[in-house]
Amino acid sequence: MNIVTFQTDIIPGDPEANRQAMKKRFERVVTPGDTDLVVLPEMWTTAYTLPDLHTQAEEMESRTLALLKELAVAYDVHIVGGSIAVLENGKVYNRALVVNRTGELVYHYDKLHLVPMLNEPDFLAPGGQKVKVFELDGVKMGLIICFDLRFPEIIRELALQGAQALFIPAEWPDARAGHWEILQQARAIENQMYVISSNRIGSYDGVDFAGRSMIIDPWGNIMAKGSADKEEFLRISLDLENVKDVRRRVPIFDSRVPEFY
Ligand SMILES: O=C(O)CCC(=O)C(=O)O
Repeated sequence: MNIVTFQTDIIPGDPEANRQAMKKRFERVVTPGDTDLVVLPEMWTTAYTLPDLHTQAEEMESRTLALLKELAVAYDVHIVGGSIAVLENGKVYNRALVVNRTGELVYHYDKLHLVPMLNEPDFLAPGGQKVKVFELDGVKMGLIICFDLRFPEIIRELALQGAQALFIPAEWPDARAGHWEILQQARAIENQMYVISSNRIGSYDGVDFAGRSMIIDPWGNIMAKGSADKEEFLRISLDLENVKDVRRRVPIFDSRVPEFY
């Protein structure tokens, strides 16, 4: 499975400009037939314009969802479409969208853990559904958003449901870049799965973002890593046999004793 993960800057509060920029990235980077799945960052249509999100957020049947479906079909790729601000019943959610190569929305996920350090709980509503894996090309996969990475229990639950790869759209700040890298490697090692992240670069409202998007294999090796401050993309071919192999070599899932935890 050939994966491309985008590391991008985001134009604050201008969804249309960000959609156009994303279209151009697809034109430059993705060729039908050479890529199976593309990953985008967190809140990539607006950035963290929290106080203005109630006006910038889109309804679920949005122009952004329409664009993701159009790109998926045009480029014959699955898209883990990062997250966008979605307005539903008067509340704004930080919602991730997954569209398959036939242009069908196969999964959405509302960020569960809202970030106190960024006052997210004052502006966003948390997700209220149990996390689930989704399936693309017969492979079970999981998705979390940024701060969720600090909660190993959500990722373990996805692993127990059979996830072999975990996607992490993010806007992780540079001030905690060390945590970003180590936690991703830890989650890959402890759950013996691929971890693929898409983090933004640039700055907004006094916060510098870390970049350093990553692709980590189920052994914890870093297969690809973005720079701290440049727009770029990482391209890697995932070998899902590797997940089985690591789980055979170190069979942690058979050694768990959850009745004592
Ligand atoms: O946990 C962190 O340090 C950063 C989290 C974050 O920035 C986010 O979830 O958007």
